[in-house]
Amino acid sequence: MSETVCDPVSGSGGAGHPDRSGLVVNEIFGPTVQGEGPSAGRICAFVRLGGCNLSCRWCDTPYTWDWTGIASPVPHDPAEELHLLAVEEVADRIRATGVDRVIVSGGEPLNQQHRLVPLLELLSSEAVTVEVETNGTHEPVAPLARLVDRFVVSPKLSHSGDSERRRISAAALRSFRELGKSDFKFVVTSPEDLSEVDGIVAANSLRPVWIMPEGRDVDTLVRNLSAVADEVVRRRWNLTGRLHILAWNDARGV
Ligand SMILES: Nc1nc2[nH]cc(C(=O)O)c2c(=O)[nH]1
Ligand code: SF4
Ligand SMILES: [Mg+2]
Repeated sequence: MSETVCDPVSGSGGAGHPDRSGLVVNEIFGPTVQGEGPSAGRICAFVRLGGCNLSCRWCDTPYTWDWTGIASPVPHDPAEELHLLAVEEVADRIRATGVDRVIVSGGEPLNQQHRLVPLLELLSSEAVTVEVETNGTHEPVAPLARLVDRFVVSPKLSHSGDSERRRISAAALRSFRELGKSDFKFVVTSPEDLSEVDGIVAANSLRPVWIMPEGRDVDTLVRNLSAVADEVVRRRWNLTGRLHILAWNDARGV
């Protein structure tokens, strides 16, 4: 399985490997509801891809990339977590959920954006709305951008622990902005984080802006939501919770 780990983990966006087939998948699940952001509450299926080019210390899906224990108490095992699946199989499993919206998340799904195009081509003849959750560090290639209905772009703040050079790409953010079908969602823990969001939003002319409290358990989520709500409203931004945490805590596969 050596091929399964090299491309998505390298963080290259798969740019050098446009001919590789299949997707490096962590999990496929649904039906569930989209828990976050502009489509919160909508019935959907999830495809969670493996690998990430960042290493946020509060990451809620470390099992997609953390093989050394950076963001988790125990390292995860890539042999258990990563599965190279043919795009036909992925499409079949999405169809089996019987829903008309698919969320492609990760990890960082654009680490393997060339591999993703054939899946979205397969789904394009069906009435399936495709949303992609991305950290916004890879510029989307044209065929991907064409096939995706909405990008939910989540640039990371300094509290993620990664350097600004790794987590913010002005060129990629410009690409997403210019597509005109991107929402920008920031994970925050305090009102001070909103000042950092102010800077990124202004420097890159981002909108619409969504603020989401960090929290992998109900108490932390509600505490952080209460801490930022007034300041989000004062800025005329959008605010989202995390329905899947409220409904199912931090369970996997929901
Ligand atoms: N229900 C549900 N909604 C989500 N929205 C974004 C998720 C993610 O992990 O990217 C997620 C997730 O894991 N579950
Ligand atoms: S960008 Fe997303 S998947 Fe990657 S480490 Fe950060 S929170 Fe986790
Ligand atoms: Mg999640």
